[in-house]
Amino acid sequence: MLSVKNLTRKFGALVAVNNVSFEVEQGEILGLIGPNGSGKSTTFNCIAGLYAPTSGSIAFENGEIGGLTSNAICHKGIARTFQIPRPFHNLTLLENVALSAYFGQNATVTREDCWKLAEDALQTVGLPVDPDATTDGLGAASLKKLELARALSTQPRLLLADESLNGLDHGEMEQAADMLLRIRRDKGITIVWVEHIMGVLMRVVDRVVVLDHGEVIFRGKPREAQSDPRVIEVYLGAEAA
Ligand SMILES: Nc1ncnc2c1ncn2[C@@H]1O[C@H](COP(=O)(O)OP(=O)(O)OP(=O)(O)O)[C@@H](O)[C@H]1O
Repeated sequence: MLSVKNLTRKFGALVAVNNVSFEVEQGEILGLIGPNGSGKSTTFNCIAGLYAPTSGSIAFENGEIGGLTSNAICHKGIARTFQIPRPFHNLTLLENVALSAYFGQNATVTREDCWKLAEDALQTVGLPVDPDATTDGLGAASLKKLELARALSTQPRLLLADESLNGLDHGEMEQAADMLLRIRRDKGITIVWVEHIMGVLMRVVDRVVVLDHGEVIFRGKPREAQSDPRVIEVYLGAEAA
């Protein structure tokens, strides 16, 4: 479904992502992991259109998307969440999500469609559909749910979830992981999940790609990653220390 080939992204002299290649299969949940500064966000941002690749290709459903703008990429069926949710606090929850539904897709959607899509997305993530509900007093877990609802309202076929567990307690993390499983099961959405909290991620993902210093050091099953010497050295070892 998504094919990243020899992706390189430089910032001046710094090579943040170096010749990275991996595939995402339709229907899977792929974990993209690695220590701080390993290039996860940069890879993610190249796929989502925030950064243009310096070189290499990114193909989605067989069409090249590398270098397209983020709204063009969203219109093609890829939605993303952001690490730090930034909703419009002067709008209701429903309005926040309806706005994403309106601007986030290529198909001609009526205002009425957008309200329905927003209600459905809020229901999926477990936030109130009540038209008067606001962002006031939403905690970290609910703000992340809102972020997810905004992405889902664009009816993506591929969801890029960026470090969605930061700031959550253990119970909330487990719930968030279960929600991604449910979204895949009920909506058939393929997911790439960039995450630091490895324990929960490993339970949910079908495969992982591990980055270190901008390069892929492992691709495979989570169980195999946990016993791979290089992964243990660069990531699990650091986490266990
Ligand atoms: N806009 C930028 N300008 C300059 N350097 C950048 C920029 N974005 C990232 N980098 C650098 O690129 C490298 C990879 O960063 P990146 O954020 O992709 O890693 P990461 O694995 O997502 O890290 P983290 O887990 O801390 O978010 C780092 O050395 C970082 O400082």
